[in-house]
Amino acid sequence: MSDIIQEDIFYYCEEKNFRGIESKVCLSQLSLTITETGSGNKKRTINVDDVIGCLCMRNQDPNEGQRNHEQDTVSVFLCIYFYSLSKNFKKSPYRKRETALLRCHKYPSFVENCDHVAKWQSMLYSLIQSKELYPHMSATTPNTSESRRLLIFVNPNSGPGVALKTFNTRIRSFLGEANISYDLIVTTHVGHCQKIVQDSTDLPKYTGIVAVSGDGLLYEIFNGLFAREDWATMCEIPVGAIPQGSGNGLARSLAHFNDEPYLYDPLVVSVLNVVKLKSREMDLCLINTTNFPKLISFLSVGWGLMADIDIESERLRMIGEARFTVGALARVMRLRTYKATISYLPVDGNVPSEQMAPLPPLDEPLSDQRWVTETGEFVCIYSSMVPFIGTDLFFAPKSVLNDGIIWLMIVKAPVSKFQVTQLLLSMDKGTHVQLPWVTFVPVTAFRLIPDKSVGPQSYLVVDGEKLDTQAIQAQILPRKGRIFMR
Ligand SMILES: Nc1ncnc2c1ncn2[C@@H]1O[C@H](COP(=O)(O)OP(=O)(O)OP(=O)(O)O)[C@@H](O)[C@H]1O
Repeated sequence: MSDIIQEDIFYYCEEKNFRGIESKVCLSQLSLTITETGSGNKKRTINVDDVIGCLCMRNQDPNEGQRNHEQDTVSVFLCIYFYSLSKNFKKSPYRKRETALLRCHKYPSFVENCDHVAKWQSMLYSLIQSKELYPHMSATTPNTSESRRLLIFVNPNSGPGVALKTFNTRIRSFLGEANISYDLIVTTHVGHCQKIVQDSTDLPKYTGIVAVSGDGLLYEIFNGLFAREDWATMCEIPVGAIPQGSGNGLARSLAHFNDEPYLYDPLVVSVLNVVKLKSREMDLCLINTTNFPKLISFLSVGWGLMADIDIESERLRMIGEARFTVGALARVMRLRTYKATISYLPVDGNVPSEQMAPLPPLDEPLSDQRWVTETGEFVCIYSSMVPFIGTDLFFAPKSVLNDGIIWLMIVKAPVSKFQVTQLLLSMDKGTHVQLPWVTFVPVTAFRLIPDKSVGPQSYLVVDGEKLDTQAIQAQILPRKGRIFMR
């Protein structure tokens, strides 16, 4: 058991019993334990990691719940909000919202009790929320709850189109319970978020930027940051992913790293990642294409089969992530192959910890002898830096957030429709990497040059965003981004 930081007598209130049961409350780095002092000695333990916030309050209605007692005007309540891991009847875990209400009646006056509970509150906050001052924030930024402010973008058209409603009905209350202030921007058009992130002079004052959307708005945030003159410091601003789109690969991957029950309620586990205000470094990728000299990718680059499925199924956005399944069926029936040259720099035990030298321009040859090159007909070329590229697409099982690796999959023709179906079906378990007709390699950079014969019916996809087919190269930027993850 970790050392006790603070302990006191409170009255633990259940249901409408606002007098509560006398209990000893102990706070340590890891847990808050509430033990009844009476004969029962009943004990409740709350993991500090599950707590998102707490409020000081007084009983609004002195008649309510106290009919048999003298009116209590001096007690102050500490209400703790937490999301514990529970099991449902099928025994799969899920996060459940709970509250613990503690009445303080230590002192004879309301003001003294208020001060006392406020001390508990600030002690709890110092444990449950990160106090980090990120490098993008000036050293003089006061680190108080008022100074911790998020910039939140909501794409009302993400996925099934309920992101704004979800923000108002669910996410707002999380932020209130966690005592986090924010500025909200509802995006109105493509590029809206990117432009604000790119141009805002206020950005350094925010603790983080959050997207309530699919991966598309996250792409705009990372590219908006990258386009800023002060990117070298602003790349340190943590970004938060609250999934509402039809493609939510990053949010799904973050839950995977923490072994969180994402599928039961993606929103809860993702909001928890944000409201704790803890962040981690993540790899990004620098992309050059013929038409776009510099882009940032945080998720994936694809060409061929899977990119086509992604783009061709976009009109089915209203059905959420099921669009990928429908799109896959259609594309496998009309399987295409594409001529190209793919080159890659395999990881040979030397994963770069710092930024590697820039790649030569796309029209210059790759002189380094370590590059591997293949030319021919391909069904699919796809890469990612995170394990999940969609809720059920466990693309790179070994991927870690900041391993300095791009995981590259190459599927060369010929392969049968049956084999392609097997590839797509095995991706929900990540077993596609073992299929003999699939090349799956950890790399630090790659270059793809589509043959001139490839027509406009094929797409290049960067983080789910469509580009016309063109030459592209990518190189890892190890630990160049930051993401909210507890
Ligand atoms: N108000 C808006 N109307 C239409 N498009 C918007 C709006 N706001 C943002 N966008 C664009 O919508 C695109 C998709 O956004 P998002 O990722 O949130 O949803 P999605 O349903 O998951 O889509 P995708 O699967 O394409 O990523 C983004 O590229 C973004 O630029």
